[in-house]
Amino acid sequence: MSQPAATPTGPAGTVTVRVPAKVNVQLSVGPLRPDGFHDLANVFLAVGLYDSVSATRAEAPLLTVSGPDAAQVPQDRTNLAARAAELLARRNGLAPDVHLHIAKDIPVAGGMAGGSADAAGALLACDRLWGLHTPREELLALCAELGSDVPFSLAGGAALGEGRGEVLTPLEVGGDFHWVFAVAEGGLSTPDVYRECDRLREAAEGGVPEPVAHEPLLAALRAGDTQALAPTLRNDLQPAALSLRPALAETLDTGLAAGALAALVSGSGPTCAFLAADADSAIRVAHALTASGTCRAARATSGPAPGATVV
Ligand SMILES: C[C@@](CO)(OP(=O)(O)O)[C@H](O)COP(=O)(O)OP(=O)(O)OC[C@H]1O[C@@H](n2ccc(N)nc2=O)[C@H](O)[C@@H]1O
Ligand SMILES: Nc1ncnc2c1ncn2[C@@H]1O[C@H](COP(=O)(O)OP(=O)(O)O)[C@@H](O)[C@H]1O
Repeated sequence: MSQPAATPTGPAGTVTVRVPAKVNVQLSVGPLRPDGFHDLANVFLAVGLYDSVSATRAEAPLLTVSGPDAAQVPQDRTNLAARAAELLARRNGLAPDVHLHIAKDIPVAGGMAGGSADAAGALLACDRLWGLHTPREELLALCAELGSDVPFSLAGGAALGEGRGEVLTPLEVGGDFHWVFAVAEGGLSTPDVYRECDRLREAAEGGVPEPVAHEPLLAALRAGDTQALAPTLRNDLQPAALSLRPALAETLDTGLAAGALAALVSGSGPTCAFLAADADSAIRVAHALTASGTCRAARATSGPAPGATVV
């Protein structure tokens, strides 16, 4: 019988996992469900902004965070990474005695799934640290218990998320897409944005269709065709994010005026995402956004990016 692969631990038995942020290239939101969630057709694309989560054996649970936005991240048991470690430990009859360190680069409360990334990263890091070898399907099920976006953070690449976003179908992507992310001052609360979406829809009094993935968008992803993808980008939460944060309209206009092929709010916002024709254009758009003062920072990167990876 073959032996399970050795756990790759670094100095002092530390396991480090790198996890990507995401942008929603399509976010179609169905009616409010009785359980407080919404059914989605959520086309996720992982992009090259990453958090790193390190897990080291400890006498008691400990969580630390570094990075410019560390002060905005909860450093107690409510942190999604701490909750992930606790869940995995409980399921395996272990004590969650681990020091988790998050090196944070994904904007906080920005609609880029940073907390979900940390949860997926902590789950994978602790699984390796504790030598559990949890099967992939079980890890994905644990991710779904932690949050709707967490399974995608583990998976990466591109995927269609149905149900509340946790039921994933991997999508084929034929090439790299270049993006710019305009990071806003302060975050937006995801439940607040969904509530605002419901409120705006009630006021509009139209029926809400069941969300379905848009075939031309999937075809553009498959072909790796940026020009074809640009007109298909769509986010049903954008009107709600703009209603709560009207200044984002100016950020979106600024990126378009600087040559972006398309602009949209990333998920629940307030980060704005810009699709660029190529890497050079992305850098030009990022410079224009930074110079405009309509955002706190602008980051150029590309996707798809790999999911949670032990480094
Ligand atoms: C909007 C999206 C788009 O990918 O992400 P963000 O832009 O916030 O990162 C997701 O739907 C966010 O997923 P996630 O942040 O994991 O949400 P959860 O913790 O599962 O749920 C937080 C709250 O958001 C609302 N929610 C979430 C998912 C969903 N399908 N319907 C909802 O109505 C509910 O009010 C829920 O209580
Ligand atoms: N590890 C974490 N990183 C960031 N935020 C976290 C984390 N754990 C819990 N949170 C909480 O989750 C909220 C949503 O943060 P985040 O996941 O970054 O944004 P979004 O849901 O918009 O993608 C934050 O306001 C914060 O209070």
